[in-house]
Amino acid sequence: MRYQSTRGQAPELDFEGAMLTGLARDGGLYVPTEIPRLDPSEIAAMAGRPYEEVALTVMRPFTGMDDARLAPLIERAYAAIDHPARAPLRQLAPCHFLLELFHGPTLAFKDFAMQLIGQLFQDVMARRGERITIVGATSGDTGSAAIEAFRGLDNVECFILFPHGRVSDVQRRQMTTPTEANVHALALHGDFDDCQAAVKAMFNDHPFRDRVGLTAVNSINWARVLAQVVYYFAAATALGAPHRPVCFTVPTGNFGDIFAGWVARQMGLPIDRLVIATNRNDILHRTMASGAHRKQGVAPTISPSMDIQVSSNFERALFMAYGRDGRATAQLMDELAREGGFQISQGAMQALREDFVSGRASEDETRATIARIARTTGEILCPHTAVGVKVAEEMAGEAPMVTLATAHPAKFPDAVEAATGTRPALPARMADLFDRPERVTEVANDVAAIQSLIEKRIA
Ligand SMILES: Cc1ncc(COP(=O)(O)O)c(C=O)c1O
Ligand SMILES: N[C@@H](CCOP(=O)(O)O)C(=O)O
Repeated sequence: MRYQSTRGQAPELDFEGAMLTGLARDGGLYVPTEIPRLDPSEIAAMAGRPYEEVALTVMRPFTGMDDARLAPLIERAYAAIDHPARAPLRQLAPCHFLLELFHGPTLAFKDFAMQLIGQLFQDVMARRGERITIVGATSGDTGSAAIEAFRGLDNVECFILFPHGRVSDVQRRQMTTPTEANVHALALHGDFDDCQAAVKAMFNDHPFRDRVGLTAVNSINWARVLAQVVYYFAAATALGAPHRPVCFTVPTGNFGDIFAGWVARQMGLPIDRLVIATNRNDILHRTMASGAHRKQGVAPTISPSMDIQVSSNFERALFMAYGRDGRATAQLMDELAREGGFQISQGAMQALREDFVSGRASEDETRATIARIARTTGEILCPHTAVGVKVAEEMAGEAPMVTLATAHPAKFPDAVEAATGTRPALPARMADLFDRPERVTEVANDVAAIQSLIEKRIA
């Protein structure tokens, strides 16, 4: 399997190369040159099988790794997910299900990919004997998941940039309380888009990236997206696929999770509707409505992990919608950087609208959804999941709808308590999170200064 950059100028790589490279050297994102299709009988055979087996079937053709190497890494990765089904389905209404993706060590869907990436990186580094420097950007969940996957490893330094004051207290403490010396939590004075722009700028500084051995754990990294494809198969086959189609609604920010759903559909999974659900940072919903992709400022919300305007993986979707035209994609990304937006061509918009529909939930609608679902079903939703549920309810049709429950409500206790009157408790293993000392460095939104801090720490 070969991987190409969405901007068409970087060299093609194999899976291991794409995973270690992260952002392509032309600034683009790696995607497979073709998406393998699974036979309907292979998909049908996934029903009722352990999650690890489904993962092996889905990921095998993308990695080029033999089963003897890949299977143990998958086993070790998902042993960290504290539920026998790994990603259980819970029925919310006759035709509406929640896919619970929050049983991992940091209580969000990021653990599914990050635990696996941790295993894949360790496997590669043990063979190559290399050191790496991870620099990640987070709006709250990627950071803690990455820290959990890489804390204490000898050959890894892990720097996580998060927007100062814009993540929940639980999210912040998950990043600032680990004691391992290779973990560095950096609170940036800015928003998530600033954090992500800083990470991409560091990748585009080639001498720097080569000097420090820079590696990506954001969904810049194709391996992140790939691992997220698996739970679409696990959920859909449990609900009757490939014999009947299934819809998914995905609380969306950086577009990695929903792009994984798109990949699952390309692989042959009968996904009827793939629904983008946004909070009031609704650039993707506005884009789907008008074809104009235009940034506005990031507004803080009660679903902070989705407070994103520059949605990194939308570049992958655009590349596909433009018929894998790297030059056109590079031009659009250049316009976004210079002018804050661009107009999508009619042909590409038609392709996007065939693949995705979208909806938006305001803050009041999100709060009201948490309260109503708690009252009527007893189910406590995190605010991101509530955005998804509200949008999913508007999209109800014949096929079963699955809303991705992307985080545990206890990560956002203030918002949940305000909506329901009940404060959700953290699992026992985290009960002392608020007693642990914090270790964090505040940084200005200044890429050169952050680079210099990173170089000093790894010296
Ligand atoms: C809890 C939660 N829900 C939804 C999202 C949005 O996912 P994505 O950025 O892959 O669109 C995120 C951030 O990634 C998140 O942490
Ligand atoms: N919502 C994310 C933002 C980063 O997304 P990623 O999928 O590119 O890592 C977060 O919680 O950090």
